[in-house]
Amino acid sequence: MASDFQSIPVIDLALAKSPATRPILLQQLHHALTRVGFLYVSNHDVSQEAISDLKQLLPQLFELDPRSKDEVNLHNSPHFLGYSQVGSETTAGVEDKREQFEFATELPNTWDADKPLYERLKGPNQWPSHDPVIRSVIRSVVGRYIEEMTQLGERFLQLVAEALEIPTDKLFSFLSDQHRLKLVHYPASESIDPVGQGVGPHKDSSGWWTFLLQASPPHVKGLQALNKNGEWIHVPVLQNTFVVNIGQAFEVVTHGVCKATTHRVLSGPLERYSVPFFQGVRRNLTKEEAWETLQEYFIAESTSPALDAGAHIDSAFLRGKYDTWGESQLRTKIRSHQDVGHKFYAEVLDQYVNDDV
Ligand SMILES: O=C(O)CCC(=O)C(=O)O
Ligand SMILES: [Fe+2]
Repeated sequence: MASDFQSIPVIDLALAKSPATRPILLQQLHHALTRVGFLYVSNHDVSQEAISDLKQLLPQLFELDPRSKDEVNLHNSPHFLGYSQVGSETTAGVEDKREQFEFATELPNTWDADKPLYERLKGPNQWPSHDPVIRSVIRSVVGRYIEEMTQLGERFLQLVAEALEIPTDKLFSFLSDQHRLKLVHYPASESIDPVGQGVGPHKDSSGWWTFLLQASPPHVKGLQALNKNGEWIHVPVLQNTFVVNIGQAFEVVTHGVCKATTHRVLSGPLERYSVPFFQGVRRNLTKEEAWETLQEYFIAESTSPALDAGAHIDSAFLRGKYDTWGESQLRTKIRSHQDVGHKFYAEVLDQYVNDDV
């Protein structure tokens, strides 16, 4: 069997700053995008302050009393923003052992009945705590972090366009106004079996690219990426880096040339914190547009030149019955959180929950 990646490449974004080193970076990035689908970025220019403030906030947030957490429960929000407790999510048919707060770019809810239902995914955050000081700290730390990550995402996308030799404006035309951030806590496993499922094997489906901060010290392990030989490769904590991985929509628009690599998190005897930032995809993006916009750049390299269905790409968006990215996202969210579906999306709940036959 041909050997596949055994470690995750580190891309030093400082190389982009000099015309002498930029081509080296682009070459390394091309390799990481087309052969691995997972990478680290260092010298990313996200401020130390934004990162350390967020890291400091994490334990405080998860130590809030259960009532304060429940007051911002995700089931209050038609935008699927808020707190979800351990056990509220399953991946690959097994319960995940993690709790999380989900936030997004702060935007008003502008949905009304004349607009597509998926426009209701956009809306304001639920900020925890009745204490006005704590609440305002959470809001400013998370808000600033989202802002800085939005900028990193755009800088990175510019480099991706250059590395893949595709027009930057076409790549940027897929972006949403709303990006999502999850603050995740994997509690220490109490079971005798030292290894459990933090989150099961998956490809990221909620965004375009994921920029992940592994917020625990380096001796806390857990994240693993799957190579083509079926080996789980550790993705250790590297200080001052973000882990970057490809989401399913990007695999679609690159015709499978850049693969969304499967990954998972094992829970263990130590608690772990992580913070994935999901760069958002425009909700009204249609399958046709996603498939056709960059076709000319990828068709020669694509593993299957047939245009008929993208059969080689494992994408619920492509395979599903719904034409827009927004609607397939709404379906995914409703299926994972049926209580929210029941409360806010009763008219489509049955259809979305029972449409896989
Ligand atoms: O916690 C991590 O390190 C990764 C989490 C993850 O893969 C996800 O939430 O999509
Ligand atoms: Fe993920």
